[in-house]
Amino acid sequence: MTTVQKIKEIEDEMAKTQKNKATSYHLGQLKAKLAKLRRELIAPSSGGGGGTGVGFDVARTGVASVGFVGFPSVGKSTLMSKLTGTHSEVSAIDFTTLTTVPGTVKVHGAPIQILDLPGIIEGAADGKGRGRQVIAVARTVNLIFIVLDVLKPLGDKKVVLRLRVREHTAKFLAQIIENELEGFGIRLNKKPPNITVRKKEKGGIAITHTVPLTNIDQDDIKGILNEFKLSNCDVAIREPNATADDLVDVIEGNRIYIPAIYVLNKIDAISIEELDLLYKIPMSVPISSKEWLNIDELIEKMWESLDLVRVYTKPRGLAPDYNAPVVLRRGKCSVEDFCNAIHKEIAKQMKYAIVWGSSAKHARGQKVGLEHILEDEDVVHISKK
Ligand SMILES: Nc1nc2c(ncn2[C@@H]2O[C@H](COP(=O)(O)OP(=O)(O)OP(=O)(O)O)[C@@H](O)[C@H]2O)c(=O)[nH]1
Ligand SMILES: [K+]
Ligand SMILES: [Mg+2]
Repeated sequence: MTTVQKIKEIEDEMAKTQKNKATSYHLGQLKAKLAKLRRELIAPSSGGGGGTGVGFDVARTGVASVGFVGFPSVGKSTLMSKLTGTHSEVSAIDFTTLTTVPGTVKVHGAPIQILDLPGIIEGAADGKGRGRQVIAVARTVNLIFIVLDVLKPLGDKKVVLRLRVREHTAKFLAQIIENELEGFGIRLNKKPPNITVRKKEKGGIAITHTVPLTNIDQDDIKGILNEFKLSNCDVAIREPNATADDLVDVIEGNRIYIPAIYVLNKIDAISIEELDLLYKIPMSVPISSKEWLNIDELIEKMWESLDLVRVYTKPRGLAPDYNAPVVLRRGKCSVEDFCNAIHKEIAKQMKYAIVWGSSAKHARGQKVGLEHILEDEDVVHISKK
């Protein structure tokens, strides 16, 4: 039996099994088994489709990257070409784009790399088409655009029905793509669960929790631990509404947490009433890449989601240069990171820095060292030794 077949078998068994006190332990074991099989599928050594993104990797430029993921012909390349000015083949024929096509767009002075990717279909994570190479690239970006075609498929002819169909279809299609990414260890718009599992030499299993366990019970947990052969460990759950999947994610470890925006494309071809309903889908931005509608909102949402930190340099006796920010990533935005982004020698030459802006304690500027954490739109002066 292939790994994909084994996965299918376990999924079927889980679907058939009613969750109750008697089955909890077994369901936990199945969840863990499933995660292990999926890990095999992602492993570069496994055949068929290939999981490494070989041939799909491109040189990375800019401070952050956005990957376009979606079914074929939803308009990914149309959007990418217009946004970046880089040519990526567009046509009404599915699977026009065959590999990663990179481009760059400057947003608020920050160069952002855009990766146009081939279309994926259901079963992509299991090796259908080039799905696994595409998703392997998606694992490396800072933001995913899940691009959807709001025209597909056309619903009922009756208007009221069609309105709902569009909204539900969009959600349904988004879910298929999301499942494919999840199958590859990508978690969208989610933080790593606040759960720790600490292995010990002996002493058995100890489970503690600072929040009520609503979606998982002791038997689920024990079933999962058993399948992972963790017979001596401390499990501490601090995540409200933690699930069995959360625990599996923590034990498996190689999960990647990436923000995502649902880009609902081709709104040029729908009515205002339909558009109003589409706006209800969380984390979504309706656009038309062909007619260039609502692209400003998309770029603003993209900027917010990337959560970048712009820092302006102030040379002695001169005004700060607001046109050329040094752009840093959240979590890597200390004064030292700022120095290194300019030149690797600067941190060594620095005596102190003066910072103005929201990270500074007072308006007249604060004297700080290399470890100081900067905020978006801070102004920094580096004083050399
Ligand atoms: N009406 C309308 N058509 C669009 C829009 N954007 C793209 N299209 C059309 O949709 C078709 C597919 O566009 P592509 O940009 O090639 O789509 P893709 O997602 O890159 O397709 P693959 O690379 O094959 O996955 C083309 O005929 C485009 O002209 C839009 O905003 N509105
Ligand atoms: K196409
Ligand atoms: Mg394309």
